[in-house]
Amino acid sequence: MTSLLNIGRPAQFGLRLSVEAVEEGALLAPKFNAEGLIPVVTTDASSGEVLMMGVMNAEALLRTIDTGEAHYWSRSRQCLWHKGTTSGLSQRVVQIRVDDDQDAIWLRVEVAGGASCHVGYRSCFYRSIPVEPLGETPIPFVFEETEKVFDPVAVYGDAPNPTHL
Ligand SMILES: N=c1c2ncn([C@@H]3O[C@H](COP(=O)(O)OP(=O)(O)OP(=O)(O)O)[C@@H](O)[C@H]3O)c2ncn1[C@@H]1O[C@H](COP(=O)(O)O)[C@@H](O)[C@H]1O
Ligand SMILES: [Mg+2]
Ligand SMILES: [Zn+2]
Repeated sequence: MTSLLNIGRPAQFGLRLSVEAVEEGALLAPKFNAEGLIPVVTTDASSGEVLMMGVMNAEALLRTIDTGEAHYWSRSRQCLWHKGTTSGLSQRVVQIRVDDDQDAIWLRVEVAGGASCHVGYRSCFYRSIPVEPLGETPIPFVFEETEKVFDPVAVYGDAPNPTHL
């Protein structure tokens, strides 16, 4: 019996018929969540650095495969997002991997312009949280990237960020 997971799937995706087929089989059969989204971790193909964490819907995944350029679904803007449309900081896909149960995507990319983050840094993960005994005050970050690669105001204008917190 075809499970609900397989209804309305694009022709390019295999059916999710058994755990064995999904985990050991030869066909891409991605699992999207109830909102139709799959998480995507994007790394720099040469350094391995984690650049960002986004989500794709089926269309974004198919467009990424088809064009070799990263496409995401923007939850904040509720639209298909071809990374780099405004900034030119597009991501050329070197490799796309999927995890065992096919509910997470790993994109290995080369970033045009050397930066991927709209705040101006190479990676969205430009701060770290020190692992140490807790005090009673808010935990201060360590900035792992100290200099921005580009000026976000010059690239995106005065209101580069989503307006919500
Ligand atoms: N450019 C980026 C950008 N680059 C990297 N990221 C990362 O991508 C993640 C996903 O972005 P989303 O907008 O989809 O936000 P979300 O986290 O899914 O959803 P929220 O729950 O945060 O609303 C963010 O959490 C950031 O870590 C970016 N997030 C947003 N942008 C915006 O995208 C727009 C277009 O930018 P370019 O694609 O570079 O032209 C501009 O308005 C930018 O401000
Ligand atoms: Mg976010
Ligand atoms: Zn960022």
